[in-house]
Amino acid sequence: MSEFKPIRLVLEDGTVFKGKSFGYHKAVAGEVVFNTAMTGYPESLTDPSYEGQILVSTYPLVGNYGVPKDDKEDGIPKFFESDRIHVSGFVISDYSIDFSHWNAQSSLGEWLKKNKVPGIFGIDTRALTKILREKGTMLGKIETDEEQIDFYDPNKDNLVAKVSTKEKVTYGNGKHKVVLVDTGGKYNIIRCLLKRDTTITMVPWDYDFNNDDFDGIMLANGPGDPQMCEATIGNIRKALKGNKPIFGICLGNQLLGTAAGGSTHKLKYGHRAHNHPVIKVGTGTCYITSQNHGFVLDTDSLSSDWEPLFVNINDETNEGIRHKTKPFFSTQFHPEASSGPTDTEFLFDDFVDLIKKSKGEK
Ligand SMILES: NC(=O)CC[C@H](N)C(=O)O
Repeated sequence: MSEFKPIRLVLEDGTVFKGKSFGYHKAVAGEVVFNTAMTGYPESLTDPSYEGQILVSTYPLVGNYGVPKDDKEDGIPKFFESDRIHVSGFVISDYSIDFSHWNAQSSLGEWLKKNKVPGIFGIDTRALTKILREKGTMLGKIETDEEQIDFYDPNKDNLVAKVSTKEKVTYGNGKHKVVLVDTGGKYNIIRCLLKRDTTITMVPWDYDFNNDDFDGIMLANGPGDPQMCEATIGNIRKALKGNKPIFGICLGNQLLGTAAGGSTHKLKYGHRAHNHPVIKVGTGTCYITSQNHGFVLDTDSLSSDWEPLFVNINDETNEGIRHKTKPFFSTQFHPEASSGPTDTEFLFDDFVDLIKKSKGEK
């Protein structure tokens, strides 16, 4: 193992975890968060919602299925959630150098190196996660013997502006015209919409789409504190005066709720997992959902025009809202859920049904 240089994770509270470097050997600082999913590191690492964060995998064995090829379909990568790695660093317990999978092209370490992102293994991720659960998400930095840096709080920056598309991009050639507000959205949102006869116009986070020609509005996920997205919130507020269907996901739920007059706050250590149980309000139906968020909408802060749509069974936090009379709804979890579980993908059908209804087709 002498080929791996020493590298360490330093937490804001002074705790130091010594490990070995298997990615790009450099120092980075950010917010340290953990995800309990057992698979899906190519998807998680390319999820723009992780911008500015150092990701810890609680699942101990990582890298064994390598990293997929960068094949494209419909103008976007088939197996990744954006065009680059967004995590600032990746912290794991046991790195599997050997990998094997039908679509694997490179090792996880090679991919991290290519993207200039540090990886650190040999960490007691159980002990680390216990600290984050007890004390809450905290700032941290990965340091090398050669390079030491200061802590950095990504939530003070407008991360959405950093990751959003800079220009309008069109995908597909379907019947229903959807404007996708790109606050840092995952490509699987595009894939799920394209499967349902849509043409997507993806627009920058601060673009006022209200005078454009479209049938429905998709509000994407994205990084950082939702209150940083003032321009998006203003544009959504205008859209709420109309009747075009709106579907929001994750940051989209927080922005829709804020535009509707609600407030948000930061959770102690967030929801990052493949197995968050949510119940659909007014039914006995529970869904297992994929999640990646640190902030949450305060359901009680919404006006009487709105109602909760889903609630998290673990901690009773908001998991979605809907307007009582207009075709506006959103979820805090990820119905596009790449990588899985796909239990709530039917919500894309619900969105397209609302579009059809609003056009008088149903
Ligand atoms: N995945 C997301 O859209 C995350 C939303 C927001 N950045 C949060 O952490 O709560």
